Amino acid sequence: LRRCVFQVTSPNYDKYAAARNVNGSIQLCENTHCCVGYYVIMNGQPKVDYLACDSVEKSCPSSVCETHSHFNNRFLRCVCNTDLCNSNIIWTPESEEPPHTYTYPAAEILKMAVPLAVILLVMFIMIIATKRRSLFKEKKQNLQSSCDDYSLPSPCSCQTVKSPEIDFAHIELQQIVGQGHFATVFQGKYKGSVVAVKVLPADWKPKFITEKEIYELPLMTHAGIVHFLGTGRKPDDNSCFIVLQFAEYGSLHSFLSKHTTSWMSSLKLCQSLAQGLSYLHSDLHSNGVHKPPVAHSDLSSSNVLVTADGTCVLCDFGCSTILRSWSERRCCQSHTTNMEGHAQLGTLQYMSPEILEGSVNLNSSEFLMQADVYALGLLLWEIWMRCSDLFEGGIVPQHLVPYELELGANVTLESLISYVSHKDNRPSIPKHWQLLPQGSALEELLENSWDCEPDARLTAHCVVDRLVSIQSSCSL
Ligand SMILES: Nc1ncnc2c1ncn2[C@@H]1O[C@H](COP(=O)(O)OP(=O)(O)OP(=O)(O)O)[C@@H](O)[C@H]1O
Repeated sequence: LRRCVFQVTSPNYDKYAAARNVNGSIQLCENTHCCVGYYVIMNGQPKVDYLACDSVEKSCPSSVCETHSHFNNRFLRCVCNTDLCNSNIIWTPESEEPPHTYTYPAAEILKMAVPLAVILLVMFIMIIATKRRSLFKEKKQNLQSSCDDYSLPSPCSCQTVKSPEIDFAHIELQQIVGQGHFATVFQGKYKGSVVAVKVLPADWKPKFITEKEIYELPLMTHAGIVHFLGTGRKPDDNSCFIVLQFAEYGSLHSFLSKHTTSWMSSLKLCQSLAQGLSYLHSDLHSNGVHKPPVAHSDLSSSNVLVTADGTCVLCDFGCSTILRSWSERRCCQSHTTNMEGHAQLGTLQYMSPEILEGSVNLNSSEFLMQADVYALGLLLWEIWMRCSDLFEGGIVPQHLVPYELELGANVTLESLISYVSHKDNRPSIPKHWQLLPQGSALEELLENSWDCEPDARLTAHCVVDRLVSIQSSCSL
């Protein structure tokens, strides 16, 4: 049965008060596979009006909720056909603006057209001149390596590095080490080394493809990103698998549940985590290859691994998005339209207020990276809440995920929206941290990472810098 987000904010929807099959913020659809979302535009932003199964609409070809405006652009409506897709809309303010239909007399048109034509001509000449200059520079560089290729490199350099196709017969599966919503992860052996093998059932092929695509981007090798060895297909049931570096401590969640840390080891976890995210977000050009920025979009302590040397590595890129860089706007368009991951939402507790409210423009690169930084702030809090040096007498609270203390383990979308978004609450920072030498710097870093205003948040790169300065100014 289709699962749709259920939320009614307007008292005008009396007839939906008796909506069936509602459990918290989820509705199971009986006679439709379509979810619907009604949004109202307030202060230029869409706010949820009504989300539910769409008992009227029987046709919803899109997997994502692309909005169409109604009533002079005051309302938006979207229908879609994937689980929980109706809380995440695709909305472009410009496209919602009513068309302007002014008419000008011919003389007015001429008056405007002449200066415009002059400006365009000057711009055209400048573009040609710049292109010629860069072509000349490129030619000079290329001459050293290849004398007969003078063509400009393609502006679309979302290249991939073809990964080795691994024969399943060459892998020895040992025990299961993790079970996500989609995959089963095994410890295994490949070419004499211990590896992790993530197996996704054939039904989850789109997830597998997204994840493979991210791992296969150029320059994805980094100490903060789990090392990728290749992919393959199991011949018996056609399930897909990804072979990865084995992280000895498993997920950050299970590490923190079992271990407390010292101040220095907590910093090591935090720094490697922030460095991994900063690298993932980076737009890199090196030796003619390009790594575009990538938003993880499902950061949680279950999607961060801890290696034997006590550092974090990012994993699970099944919801990630390759973003357009400013210099290559044309590039990666096909990737950014892959919004299926967002339709499936991330992990509830780590969703930023703007994602919880479904009021983001998913085409904006910044929004997705800012949402990652919000989750990063929560992860830093989670790590420091298990640091014995930050608790008097070394008595550390047991590991809890964000908002577990306040809202319980089985948190609902509704309760999070109210607690995090409407009331602007965050996980509580122990009062006594104020008395510690690094306390106020930690507090400031957390607050600047999980700010309710996405634009006010630090970038992942700034988080790395802040951690470095915290370390240099205070070593317990
Ligand atoms: N490389 C690895 N080394 C050790 N354990 C791993 C590794 N990769 C994954 N795991 C374990 O398997 C769990 C599930 O992995 P992963 O998050 O990739 O699966 P998923 O089905 O995509 O998860 P999700 O439900 O978050 O979408 C992790 O939380 C972790 O405990």
